[in-house]
Amino acid sequence: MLIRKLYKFENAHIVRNCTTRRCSESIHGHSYKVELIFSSEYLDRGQMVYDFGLTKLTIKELIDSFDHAITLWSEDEPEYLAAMKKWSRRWVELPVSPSAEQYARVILLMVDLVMQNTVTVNEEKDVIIHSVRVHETDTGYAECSREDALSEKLGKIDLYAIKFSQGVKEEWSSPDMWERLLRGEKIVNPKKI
Ligand SMILES: Nc1nc2c(c(=O)[nH]1)N=C([C@H](O)[C@H](O)COP(=O)(O)OP(=O)(O)OP(=O)(O)O)CN2
Repeated sequence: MLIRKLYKFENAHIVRNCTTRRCSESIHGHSYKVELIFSSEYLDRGQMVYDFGLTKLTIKELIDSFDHAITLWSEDEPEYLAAMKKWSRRWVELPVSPSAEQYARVILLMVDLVMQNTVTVNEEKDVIIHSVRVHETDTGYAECSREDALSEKLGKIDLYAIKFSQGVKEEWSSPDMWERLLRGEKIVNPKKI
C-alpha cells in the first residue's frame, strides 16, 4: 500500500550542459514541490502505513535544507562555487548536477537513510520510501524509483559527498544531523507528537 506526502521549497540553481539556455547559463529559481511516496504491506496500531506526522520530523527538516538556498554541483567552475558560497548563507553542494532527475534521486537516498536509521514505536513494519517525484514547475516533474536512485547506469550518488552550508546546518534542530545520519545513529520516533 502507498501513502504520499508533499513538501515544498524555494531553491535556485543552474543546470550545466543541458540544452535549455536559460537553464544552463543563468541562475534561476523554482518553487519545488516534492512528493514522497512511502510503502508497506502492513499497517501500524493506528491502521496507517506511516503516520503523516512522523514525516514532518527529520525528513521534513532535511528537505527544508534546500529552502531559500542555492544548490551547487561540486564539478561546477571553482570561481562560481566560491562566489555562491561567499554571497549565499544557505547553499547545498551535491556531487551531481541539480536537475529535477538528480534531485529526485538525491532526496530518495536521503529519505532512505532516515528511514533505515529510524526506530519505530507504533508497530509500523517494513515502511520504505518507494519513490520520489520532484516538480520543478507546474508542467514538469521527474520521478525516481528505488532502483533509479541506486542505478549505476544513471550514475552512483555518494551521500558522503553532499555538503550543507553552516547557514543551513545552524537552522537544524541538531547542527550535526547529517553527520549523525551518515554514522547510522538511530532516531527513535516519538510516541506522541
Ligand atoms: N528533464 C529535464 N528538463 C529540464 C530540467 C530538468 O531538471 N529536467 N530543467 C530545466 C530548467 O530548470 C527550467 O527552468 C524548467 O524548464 P521548463 O519546463 O522548460 O520551464 P518553463 O517554466 O519554461 O515551462 P513551461 O511549460 O513553458 O511553462 C529545463 N529542462
